[in-house]
Amino acid sequence: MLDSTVDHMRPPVLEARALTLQYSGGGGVQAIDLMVAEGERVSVLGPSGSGKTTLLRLIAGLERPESGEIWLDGRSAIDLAPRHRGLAMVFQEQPPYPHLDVERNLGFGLRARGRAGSESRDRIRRVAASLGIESMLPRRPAELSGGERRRVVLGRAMATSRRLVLLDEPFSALDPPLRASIRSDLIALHDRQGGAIVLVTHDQAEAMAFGHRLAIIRDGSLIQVGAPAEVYRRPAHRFVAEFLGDPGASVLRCGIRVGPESARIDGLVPGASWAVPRGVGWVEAMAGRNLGEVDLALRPEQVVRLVPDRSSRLTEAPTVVARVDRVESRGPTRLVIARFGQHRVRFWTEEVSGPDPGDRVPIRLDLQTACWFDPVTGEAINPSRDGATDQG
Ligand SMILES: Nc1ncnc2c1ncn2[C@@H]1O[C@H](COP(=O)(O)OP(=O)(O)OP(=O)(O)O)[C@@H](O)[C@H]1O
Repeated sequence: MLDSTVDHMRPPVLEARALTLQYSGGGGVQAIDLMVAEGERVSVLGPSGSGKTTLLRLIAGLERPESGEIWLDGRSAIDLAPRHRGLAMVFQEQPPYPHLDVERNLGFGLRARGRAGSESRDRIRRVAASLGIESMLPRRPAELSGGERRRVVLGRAMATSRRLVLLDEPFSALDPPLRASIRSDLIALHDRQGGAIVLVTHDQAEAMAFGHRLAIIRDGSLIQVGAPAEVYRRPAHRFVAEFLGDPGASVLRCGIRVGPESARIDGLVPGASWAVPRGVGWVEAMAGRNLGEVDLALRPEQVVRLVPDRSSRLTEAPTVVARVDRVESRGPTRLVIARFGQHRVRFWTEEVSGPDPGDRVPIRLDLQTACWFDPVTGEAINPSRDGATDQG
């Protein structure tokens, strides 16, 4: 698992080591290592059933792992009951306590931990002000909107723990503008307050906007952890390339022959083989691996429709003629789904009219920034990790 971006300078709030829990019917998590530092937010992303909630429940102490360790602020927490772990968790659609006013809701966790008095009251007021619910402190949840109720539940978690807050799909029932507004208030509060937050979400844009790092989980295993831009640009595994992004990358299987002078990519450009000189980073990374085939992942922005006024800026990259299958509107841009040879690619167009289904359009494949994967293991063939010069 690739994690090049852990900040070793800040003390870890949470360290999960080789955390494993297998449910008898399948599912669970395997050998998860995750470190979250002071001041950090980590977003956990993965398909449904991949083990995201299980991971949070293990950290919270609501499930006991079969093996592995959990360290909180440098102390082993594996034998601690949930209420002694000093953390707070918010579940999907968890309501505030209906019989308590907002102030008591916010202070509930503090009181449960025997913390009352003026310091707690100050903390409640600060959290309420940060989340825009200060004027609602005397109200009951029944007198609040859905968004305000969410703010109360999140505020309670933030008031309860200044060390670690675990959030499981906390914004999922809200409409996009409200989600964004509560999310940015929560980020501002966390930046002021410190501690660490782990967020589980299905919303990729939200995960990227919220987390300093993304943790991508599949079938109970962490596949990659890193800064959002790093994970997007340099996926460690073909799964990450296809999963991350809206839409994700298209994967094109090609043949490869690396010779002394050049590498030949077969089956990419229909009826031709594409030659790339030796010395280019990704070619060198493939040399010596004895791969007969390779998977090329192309994000929509790495496929460029060629229009006459752009042709003068062409670089040396494969150009092909693709046939348009479908065009989807995405507000200011449109997504074109097109085929050439055995491949299907997606790319953006900002043109208001055309192309239309059935049109044949020339496109350029930007191999300079594309990613390559071992077709058997799915792992990235990464020039820098393989020690080759990164020219390509
Ligand atoms: N208590 C349990 N007993 C048995 N199996 C469970 C239990 N909890 C979860 N599972 C199984 O473990 C797998 C992971 O579940 P989990 O809820 O962690 O996934 P998730 O990634 O949070 O999914 P979603 O995004 O749909 O909420 C699933 O296959 C689920 O059916």
